[in-house]
Amino acid sequence: MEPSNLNKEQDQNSWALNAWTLLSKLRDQSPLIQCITNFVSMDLMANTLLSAGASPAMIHSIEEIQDFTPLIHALCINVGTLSPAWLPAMREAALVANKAGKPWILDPVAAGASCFRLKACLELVGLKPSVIRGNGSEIIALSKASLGATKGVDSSHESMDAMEAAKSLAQSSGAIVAVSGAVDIITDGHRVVGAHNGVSMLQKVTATGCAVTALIAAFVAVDPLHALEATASALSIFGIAGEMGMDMAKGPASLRMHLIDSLYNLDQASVSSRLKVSSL
Ligand SMILES: Nc1ncnc2c1ncn2[C@@H]1O[C@H](COP(=O)(O)OP(=O)(O)OP(=O)(O)O)[C@@H](O)[C@H]1O
Ligand SMILES: Cc1ncsc1CCO
Ligand SMILES: [Mg+2]
Repeated sequence: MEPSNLNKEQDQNSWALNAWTLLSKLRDQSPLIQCITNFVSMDLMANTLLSAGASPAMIHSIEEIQDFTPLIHALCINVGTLSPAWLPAMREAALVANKAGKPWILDPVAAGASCFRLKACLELVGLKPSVIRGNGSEIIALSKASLGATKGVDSSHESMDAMEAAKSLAQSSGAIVAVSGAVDIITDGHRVVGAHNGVSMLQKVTATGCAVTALIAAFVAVDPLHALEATASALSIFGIAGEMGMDMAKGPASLRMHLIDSLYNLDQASVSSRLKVSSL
């Protein structure tokens, strides 16, 4: 084998081993993940976290945050069905998580769809999330701080179109930025890696993006000091579960079911043989 191919294979093996180690840790430790999320995603997000081994809590009332948020292991904030009444709790939870030293992850759903949403997302970015995960259009809108081409919550961009936007947002915010798509891009503003697992049918199951953001929160909860690696691992594991689910599915509805079953049953052999991460 060429030396460069040998290096790539070693890289691949070490990414796969790391992803498996983090999933095993997650299953052992069962981190408590607080989710302040949209009404559409609540069920799939909670079931994704449970099947991966984490413990989800969809607790979003501002009255509960001072008591509850210091006890969590990570927080996921998703603005999907945002209204003004939800924003104070999102702010408060981010501040309490920061104070308690708990990582929090932002999903800026449809950030470029309205001024209200964009302003709210930019304010939340200013509250220092560890990771921001969006689709191409969302990351471009946030990075440029401008309303932009987005088909509501769906992307009108390929993830690769958002590479420079992701780097620039990572540099300006200090967060790890992940862009989902055919290739998921993960960057700290300097290093960029691509996670290649997944199937396009995932776009036909609503809230799979929201669910993978929560899974990122669970992976970061078990390895907070390596948020880039944890994020790439979560996206890879979710993508592999999607591929294995698709082998059994007949369409979006059965993919949803088989995705969750595959995540629950995922073993080391499947992670080692399927995981594909590369430097971009
Ligand atoms: N073309 C594709 N091929 C393979 N996997 C894909 C493709 N597009 C998206 N995915 C995967 O689907 C999942 C959801 O990503 P997507 O970009 O659709 O998120 P999203 O737009 O935020 O979704 P939602 O708002 O419905 O939660 C991710 O795991 C991503 O890797
Ligand atoms: C469809 C939809 N609308 C607001 S949030 C959401 C879930 C996918 O982002
Ligand atoms: Mg989304």
